[in-house]
Amino acid sequence: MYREETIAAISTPLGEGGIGIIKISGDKSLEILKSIFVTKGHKRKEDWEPRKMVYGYILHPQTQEMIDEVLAVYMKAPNTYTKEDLVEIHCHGGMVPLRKILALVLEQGAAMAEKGEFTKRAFLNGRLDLSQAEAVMDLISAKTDVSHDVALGQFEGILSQEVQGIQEIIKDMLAHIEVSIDFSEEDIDEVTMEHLLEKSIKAKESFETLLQSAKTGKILREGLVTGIVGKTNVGKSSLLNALLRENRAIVTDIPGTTRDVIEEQLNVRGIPLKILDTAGIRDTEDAVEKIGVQRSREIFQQSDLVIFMIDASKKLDREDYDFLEIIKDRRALVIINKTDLEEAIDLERIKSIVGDKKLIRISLLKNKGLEALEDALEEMAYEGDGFSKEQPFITNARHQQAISQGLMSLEEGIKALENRMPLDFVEVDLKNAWESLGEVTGDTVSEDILDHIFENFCIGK
Ligand SMILES: Nc1nc2c(c(=O)[nH]1)N(C=O)[C@@H](CNc1ccc(C(=O)N[C@@H](CCC(=O)O)C(=O)O)cc1)CN2
Ligand SMILES: Nc1nc2c(ncn2[C@@H]2O[C@H](COP(=O)(O)OP(=O)(O)OP(=O)(O)O)[C@@H](O)[C@H]2O)c(=O)[nH]1
Ligand SMILES: [Mg+2]
Repeated sequence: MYREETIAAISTPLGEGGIGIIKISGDKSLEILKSIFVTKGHKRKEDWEPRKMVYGYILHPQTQEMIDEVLAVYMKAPNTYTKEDLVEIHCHGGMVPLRKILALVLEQGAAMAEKGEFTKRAFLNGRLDLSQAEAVMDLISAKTDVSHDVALGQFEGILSQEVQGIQEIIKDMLAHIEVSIDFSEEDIDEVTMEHLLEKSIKAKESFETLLQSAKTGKILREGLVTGIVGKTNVGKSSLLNALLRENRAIVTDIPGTTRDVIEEQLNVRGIPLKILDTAGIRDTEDAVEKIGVQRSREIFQQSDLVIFMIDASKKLDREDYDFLEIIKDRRALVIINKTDLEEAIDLERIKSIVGDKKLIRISLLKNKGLEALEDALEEMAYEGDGFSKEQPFITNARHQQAISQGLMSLEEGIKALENRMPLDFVEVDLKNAWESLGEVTGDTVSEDILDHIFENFCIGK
């Protein structure tokens, strides 16, 4: 699980940038730096004061070829990101200098770092717990302010604290059980029983509140996949453009303009949306359009949120009503566009199917109703729960799985208690619940899972 080698990687994106950073972590970091670095006067440097940037050049140790002008810094264990000796070389940010310097560092005995290996070491050396380490990646991939806030909260340990809070309650129950098992062979007394039941209810409530946050949490981390679907020419691409505030998709008055799916990232009041504009649904003989329509139907099925758009000036057909029937039980909005034209839809009938709440009337031509639409999108994302920075959120499936498993074990324990089963049974369930929670913080997680988590990190993190 923990290799002893000194590791190295390029920590900045590969491309052209102002500067680029090569990171080295492990016992040999400083030795490697010394072997390839010279000062302004082309002198080798032996005395490295920790955390002080030094100006100089990287030279090839054999050929003395100059590779780049750099700033280098040495940080001394354990006060570093990985808690190991650590070196950073800040060079010019191009592919060539970065790759050349990394190659030199590897030649001098470092091993290529695996994805996330620096952060994995920070975790294994106890600087971060697992959910905090995972949040590091979420900080990098956050697409909106709100997603970033959630990642930051997790990074600061809000989720870990909540999980540890539940673990504390369970530990307290386990302590009570230990005592009862030790001191009496008979039935457990009523006071202990009461106490255990009371505690277990408290734990269960905490579990449930936490699990409720998972839906919103997933959206905040991954974005809400939002498909705009409807008949041709209703204004779907116009809506995409209006939300993006740019002319991304082609808009014409010819039905069948959009033929493929157009995907864009969007930030609506801090909520990340992955928005998909689709080909209008109609019967068509055109082979290309046919495939597009098929895709639209798939997107209708698969989106987290469906925006079903209709044209106020056209009567709805059978299929539109079929869509409305499906939508009424889903996370969806029905947008009535072109309200500037004379209305031909049967508004009352539409209302009777989907209700008032999901209906929004807009006119993209007249720029009317977009505000209400954004309100509705926000409402849909949070499902009325709102969002606060201080609140713990479950943002990934692994945590959700572990915490649900924990709740299931707790419920087994409660059942056993209520049925006056021997306390050993209850004890086993509670221990299981405690262990499941430990998977979130990393106390009880397996090596495979660890490897899997860090594989999803970037190189150099
Ligand atoms: N140049 C550079 N910038 C960077 C990073 C980096 O690794 N290098 N970071 C990489 O993610 C982030 C900063 N994260 C860091 C986290 C911990 C330590 C660190 O040295 N921690 C020590 C000492 C803390 C202290 O001085 O109090 C420790 O925790 O013991 C450094 C950077 C963002 N900016
Ligand atoms: N009167 C009126 N016309 C609109 C409105 N919104 C869009 N349109 C027009 O409707 C036509 C079709 O708009 P698009 O956005 O291309 O419609 P679409 O649903 O993407 O069409 P397809 O890609 O063919 O399925 C264009 O001529 C738009 O200018 C509106 O609110 N009122
Ligand atoms: Mg279109």
